[in-house]
Amino acid sequence: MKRIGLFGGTFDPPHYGHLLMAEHAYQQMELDEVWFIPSFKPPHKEEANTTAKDRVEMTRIAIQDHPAFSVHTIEVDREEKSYTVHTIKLLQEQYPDVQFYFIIGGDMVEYLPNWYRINELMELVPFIGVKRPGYTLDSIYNVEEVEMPLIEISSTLIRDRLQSGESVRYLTSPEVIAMINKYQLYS
Ligand SMILES: Nc1ncnc2c1ncn2[C@@H]1O[C@H](COP(=O)(O)OP(=O)(O)OP(=O)(O)O)[C@@H](O)[C@H]1O
Ligand SMILES: O=C(O)c1ccc[n+]([C@@H]2O[C@H](COP(=O)([O-])O)[C@@H](O)[C@H]2O)c1
Repeated sequence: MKRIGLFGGTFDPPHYGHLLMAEHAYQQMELDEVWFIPSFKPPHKEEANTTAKDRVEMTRIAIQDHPAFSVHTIEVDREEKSYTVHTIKLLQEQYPDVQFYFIIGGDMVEYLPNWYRINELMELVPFIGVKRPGYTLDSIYNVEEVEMPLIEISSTLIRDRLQSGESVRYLTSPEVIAMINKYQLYS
């Protein structure tokens, strides 16, 4: 049975923290593939700063050199608030022969009690958690830990730096930075 890691996010923009997470989960969980799933509207935070189309494109660009990574537009195509329980159900219907895992960072592990239909979701799919500075992976829920060097990069940091005219070099890939600059996405 194929083992596929699902990595949902706002990706506004994608950054090296995301890529490191995906790579460490891919290696340590012996996944066959990782699917990046940009949300249409994130369930628990303000609307994104860029369009879903731009976030999909930035995510594609960010992962383009990895043979086992791809972008899945299932949430963007639905054009509604992106609840993970709906996404998982749809994917499990479409791909009955795949074992899915859902990859999240420490902030999302702490937030799990607030997720929509969380008990049902926990029965549907195993969760993989990655440490994030300032957050713990301790949870009342069963979350399998993947080791990764702590990385204090966030999309917020990148947006803030761009808005104040500071460099974002080495926080995300040169290709993503080129797209941000070309379309002036955050200024
Ligand atoms: N540096 C990081 N270390 C560990 N996990 C991370 C890191 N950055 C993002 N994640 C995780 O990646 C997933 C998608 O995150 P998201 O796209 O919201 O990025 P973000 O950097 O948290 O964005 P923002 O700053 O806009 O809130 C979430 O599960 C989040 O916990
Ligand atoms: O389904 C929920 O209630 C839920 C609540 C918070 C986050 N999520 C998912 O967790 C992933 C990371 O969220 P975010 O907002 O940090 O990009 C993304 O795929 C979200 O759809 C899902």
